Amino acid sequence: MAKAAEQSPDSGNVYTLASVREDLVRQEDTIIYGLIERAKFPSNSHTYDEKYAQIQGFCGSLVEFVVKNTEAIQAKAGRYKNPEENAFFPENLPPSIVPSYSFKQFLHPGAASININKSIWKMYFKELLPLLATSGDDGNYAQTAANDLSLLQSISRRIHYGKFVAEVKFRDAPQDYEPLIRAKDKEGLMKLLTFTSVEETVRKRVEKKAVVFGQEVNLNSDDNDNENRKFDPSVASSLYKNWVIPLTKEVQVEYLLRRLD
Ligand SMILES: O=C(O)C(=O)C[C@]1(C(=O)O)C=C[C@@H](O)C=C1
Repeated sequence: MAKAAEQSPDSGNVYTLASVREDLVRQEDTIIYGLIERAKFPSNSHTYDEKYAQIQGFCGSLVEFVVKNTEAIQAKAGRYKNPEENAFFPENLPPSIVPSYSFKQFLHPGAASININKSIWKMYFKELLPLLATSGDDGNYAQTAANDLSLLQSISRRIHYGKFVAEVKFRDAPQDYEPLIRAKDKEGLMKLLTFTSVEETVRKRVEKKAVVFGQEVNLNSDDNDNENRKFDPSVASSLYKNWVIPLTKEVQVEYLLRRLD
């Protein structure tokens, strides 16, 4: 989601640690709104049940059907030309059929081989969804799957944005990173790229945004209605603490390990 000016081919090296962090802050909004949208529906377990779907000519659940087909359309429309985007089912995606924009080549080419969406998919359905969706079934399986995809994509974009964060950090201090990369020292790299106080700030801000964005706005009173929250704000903080931040760091380490290839 880098700004248009940053993406133009002749705009030079404009990613900085401050600018990538600004982008991560903006992505928090997208993720929190995605959580709110998914929480509108109950768990709707049929969406995920392969045996329920029985789609002619397709083997898999309704959510897989929606994700695979939507990704195919979006691939044709050029979505995956942007190095910030990573498909959940990258195998056999059709090529883009639209005029291509020339995205700035900021990342090392090794970045293209990093896609941890399988782990994100597993975390989403096994860990996050049970916390987020209340139990029940309202029949809105297609809408549920569409909201799942949109939220999955925003979480995936945030986590894979670690590639950009890592590239900026490497360019800022190659002398610190290079020996660790050559030694394949994952632990040392993890330590070097970690800023505990920044993580703390991210977690607190996400928690606050989740409370503010998720409240009912009431015109007839100064107090906003905290009884009828749109979702449990602690889900957003758990998501960031347990998965988003650790996986963003994992992407950074994977990226750095390939940086000198
Ligand atoms: O801001 C950074 O430096 C990042 O690498 C991003 C991030 C995060 O995921 O929010 C990850 C690792 C750091 O320890 C701090 C924050």
